[in-house]
Amino acid sequence: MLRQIQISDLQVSFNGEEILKDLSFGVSAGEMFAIIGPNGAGKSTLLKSILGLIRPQHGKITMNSEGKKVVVGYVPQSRVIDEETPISARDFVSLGQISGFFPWPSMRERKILKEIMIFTDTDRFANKPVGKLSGGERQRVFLAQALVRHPDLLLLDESTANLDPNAQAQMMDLVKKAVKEWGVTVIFICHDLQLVRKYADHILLMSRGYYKTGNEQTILDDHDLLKAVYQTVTSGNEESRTGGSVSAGLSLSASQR
Ligand SMILES: Nc1ncnc2c1ncn2[C@@H]1O[C@H](COP(=O)(O)OP(=O)(O)OP(=O)(O)O)[C@@H](O)[C@H]1O
Repeated sequence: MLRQIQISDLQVSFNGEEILKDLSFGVSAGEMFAIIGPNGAGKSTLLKSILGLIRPQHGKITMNSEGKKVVVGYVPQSRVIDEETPISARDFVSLGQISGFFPWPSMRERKILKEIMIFTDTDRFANKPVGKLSGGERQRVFLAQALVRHPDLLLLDESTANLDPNAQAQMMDLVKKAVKEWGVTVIFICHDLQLVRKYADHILLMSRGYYKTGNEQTILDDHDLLKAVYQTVTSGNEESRTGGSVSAGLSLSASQR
């Protein structure tokens, strides 16, 4: 069982450009932890580092799981599915299982698959080709695929983007249900601050070289902070991109917590 995730002094650069710099924070088991920040802040880079898809130049990502293997589910930011993809929603979800198609899923795996599809309300269109599903239905299928291995940790990269408000809430309610029923720990990237307010237990605000962890009150209610972080980046202020001071009279130091 996953107890805690600790990120310490993480540093990631691409072609000499520093994307993550001295980033440290912790996530407790069974919480919904949101990552917010402007485009290009390094949010996806952080998730990919946690997943092991990117190797940081420096720093450590530690998962305290009492020596047990940590199963991770991941829903990436974008996933292009051709409309003609000849695979049913059910088979697509089953690809998330250890055996996938080959060898043929065991009775136990089929039972779990059915349970997950009912849980995510994807069983209604289980036989439909995945390419023919609506955006909201597809997102549910992606989530079901990530959940079908009963992950200890679920990483969601803007999985509510492009959904209507009702579908967004349904998706997040589902994630919350997984947290409550199975104790999954969730780290989710989200640009919709209303959703973050409603669902996040803790929040990491990040903007090239500046990081702050907190909660609804200390991050979302701090309008000057949000204004400074978002406006400075959109106006292309180079100083803020290297972790210096930002506009609106705020001085943001690296790794401020
Ligand atoms: N593999 C890579 N090679 C080179 N640069 C990369 C690579 N991956 C990401 N970057 C760069 O790192 C920066 C951060 O990208 P990332 O996708 O992590 O940002 P983000 O905060 O998730 O942005 P968004 O909100 O737009 O999705 C960007 O400038 C991006 O171009």
